[in-house]
Amino acid sequence: MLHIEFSKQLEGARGPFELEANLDLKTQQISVLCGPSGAGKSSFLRVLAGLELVKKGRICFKESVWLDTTQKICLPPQKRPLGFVFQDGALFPHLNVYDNIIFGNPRHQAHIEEVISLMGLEGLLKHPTPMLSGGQVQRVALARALVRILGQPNALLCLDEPLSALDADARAHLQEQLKYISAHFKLTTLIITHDLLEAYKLAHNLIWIEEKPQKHTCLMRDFKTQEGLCARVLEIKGQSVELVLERQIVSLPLNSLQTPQTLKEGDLWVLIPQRAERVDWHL
Ligand SMILES: Nc1ncnc2c1ncn2[C@@H]1O[C@H](COP(=O)(O)OP(=O)(O)OP(=O)(O)O)[C@@H](O)[C@H]1O
Repeated sequence: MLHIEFSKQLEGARGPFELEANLDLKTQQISVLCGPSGAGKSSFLRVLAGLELVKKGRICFKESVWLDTTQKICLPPQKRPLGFVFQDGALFPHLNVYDNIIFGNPRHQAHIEEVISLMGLEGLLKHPTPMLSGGQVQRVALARALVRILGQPNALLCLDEPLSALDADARAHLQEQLKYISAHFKLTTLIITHDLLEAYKLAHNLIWIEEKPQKHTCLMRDFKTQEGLCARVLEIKGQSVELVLERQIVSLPLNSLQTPQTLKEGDLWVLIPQRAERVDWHL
């Protein structure tokens, strides 16, 4: 179990607020962190990584205590077994791909070749990083994070919108790779995304940050209670509705959906054979 409990004062666009979390996440699963812009998603990951300090909190990965303010325990970032991928990759521009991957990780030589091969980076190792495409940058950043944590017990992989700058094909490809890598290396993975379809495809758990005027609370949401496919409403045309389903656009008669009167463009639905139900993401 990964226990995350903290309270952190942040300065929001509409004034100060408290970001609060009290969650127990199963290990070796993917959890997705969603919420409105400015809700505190990146801050949540930064607190986990030890990049933001809190006055009150306790973070434990199984028996290992990373933070306990009552006992004055606070492991510095480099002591936490955690790999972090930033939104823009944050590669070192003066180092080539290989040197970026091994940066700060000379101990884990045994894992380096496996990660390079898994991420398909063999042909790029000598390339300067400013020459890379967006997808390649994210694969190098992911490889660097993986090399840092593989071989360490109770390791966490944190990804701050790793796919947001990619086109649909690169995004779909990297989503599959993330799923494979998390399962293959038995990682506990936390991913920020604004894309609920992506969340549905990737995650076992959804953490939603609920905004109230002076308090933002991280809540677990169960979004896989029903077997089905997730689709977004693209356009309502007369008696039919166009939905984006996976990477296809499908058209359905309106009367095949339950409660079609509440249908809005941009809504997310779970399509179950013979019927469809709207998912209320903003409870
Ligand atoms: N160290 C800090 N101290 C005080 N306020 C902060 C700190 N870091 C970030 N903030 C503020 O906290 C709020 C939440 O920021 P954060 O980046 O965590 O949100 P987010 O949900 O990731 O946003 P987005 O989806 O737009 O990336 C913002 O208003 C930000 O300016």
